[in-house]
Amino acid sequence: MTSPATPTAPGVPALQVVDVSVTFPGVRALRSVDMTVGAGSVHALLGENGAGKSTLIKVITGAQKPDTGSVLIGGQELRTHTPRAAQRLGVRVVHQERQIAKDLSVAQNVLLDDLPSTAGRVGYRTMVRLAQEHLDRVGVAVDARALAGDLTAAQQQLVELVRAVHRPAPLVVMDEPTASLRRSEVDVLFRVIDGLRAAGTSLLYISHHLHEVFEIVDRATVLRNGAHVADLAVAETDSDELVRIMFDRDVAHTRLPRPDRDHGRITLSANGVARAPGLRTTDVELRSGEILALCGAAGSGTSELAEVLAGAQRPDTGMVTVGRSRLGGRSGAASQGIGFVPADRKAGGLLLERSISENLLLSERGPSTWLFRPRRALATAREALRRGRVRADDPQRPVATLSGGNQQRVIFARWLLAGSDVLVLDQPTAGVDVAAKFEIYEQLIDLTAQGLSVVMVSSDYEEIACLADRVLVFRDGSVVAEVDGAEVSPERLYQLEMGTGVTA
Ligand SMILES: Nc1ncnc2c1ncn2[C@@H]1O[C@H](COP(=O)(O)OP(=O)(O)OP(=O)(O)O)[C@@H](O)[C@H]1O
Repeated sequence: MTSPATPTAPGVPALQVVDVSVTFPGVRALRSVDMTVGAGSVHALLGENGAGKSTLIKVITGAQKPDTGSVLIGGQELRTHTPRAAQRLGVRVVHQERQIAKDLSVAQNVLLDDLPSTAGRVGYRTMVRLAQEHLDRVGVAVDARALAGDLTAAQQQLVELVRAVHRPAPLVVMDEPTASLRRSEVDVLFRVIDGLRAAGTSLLYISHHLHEVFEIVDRATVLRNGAHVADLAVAETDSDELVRIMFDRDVAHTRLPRPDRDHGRITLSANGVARAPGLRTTDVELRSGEILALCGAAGSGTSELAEVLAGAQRPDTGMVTVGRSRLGGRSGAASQGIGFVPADRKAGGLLLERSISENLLLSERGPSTWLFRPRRALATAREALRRGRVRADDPQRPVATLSGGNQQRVIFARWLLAGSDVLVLDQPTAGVDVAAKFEIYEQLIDLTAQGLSVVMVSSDYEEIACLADRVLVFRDGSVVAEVDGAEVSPERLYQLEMGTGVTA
């Protein structure tokens, strides 16, 4: 790729954070944090759930005013703490929630920030040519004339990245950019990031995936309990050391021994279910004590099947059976013993303004009587928080005040409390730190030994290899392969994803 003008003057760091503190009611989220990101460097922000990573990102991108301290972008101080001011200094943000106009072309999306002036001055064909040049320069193989809504989720993210960097920028900030990307899509994203780094742009990103840190990152800053605890060159450390620094203790973070599980009666089955446009006619059977993984790109049918199995969406054809009865709608499914952890916890999982304890007790099977027994409810909530390892001092605070990973743990704790027979999980450990992730795995292994059945959509091959008894690989709305748990490995899943070694 040709290199744009060097975004930062030689020798000047892309970002300096000096003595930044932020306090929320009852929580010191950041304590005198210092951090430097060099020019042309890929930098990771690491730490357990609640360590303060998102808060620091918000300060850097102008979304949160610090109580004390300062932020310098390319040597210039951010004086007004607004996203617009940060953008003027050259901070570009690619948010986790896609900000794509699906009804517009890729070209219009790439040039979205310039549109009023560009549209006034140039015709559509020139705009397409300009956008295609930007896409090609950054190395994103997408046609500028395509409709953005027709792209995959991963391609939409890349288009946003091109929009962010189509003018030279010293710093691009991404919050967990690989969450829910499949491995081949991560490869493309990393190639693009590599090119940006070579052209002098720095990237700062939050990650809970250590193997990715070792692939792409130059330096890492670790936060613990709101404080900066380490700054390391990734080439000079290893995952054991990073994990020890993050959690201040040794933490299991490699594959667990695979237990031999006996699978009992059929607990959940789908016969001939289809739902336009994403899911073609599919049959599935799940047995008690079994963990079934659904593996495939976004839009391949995995999440669509999970929603149908959880009663969150009605199939156009076919039928889902729980035990011996037909599955009811969403609330019916809960009373039939099915717990659902959706991919989008904000849309489908949590009532953000309600308290943590209300969110936990919400799904208790049968009519809720908690209203009339508030003390008992609170004690139950506290116990569920302890078992679900949610870091929350006060269950009566709104769930919105928890960090992202702790919100995910609340949803999980809710279904454990409800005593579900079947759990349908869509990206169950997205945003969850590595220690909590392995605690969740241990809980799932224990519960399946007691007869729980699990259907799990995951884009984390290590997770699938660690847990699944059986894997259904999806492409274009249909199952294209079925793999036995004993034969599951990240490498094999990668081959199947790429379409090499498909056996069914
Ligand atoms: N709006 C808020 N009100 C009150 N407390 C908050 C608010 N936002 C964050 N916090 C608290 O600040 C602390 C840091 O949260 P933050 O979201 O920055 O953590 P994080 O490292 O990004 O975690 P995660 O990995 O789970 O996303 C947590 O204790 C969190 O509960």
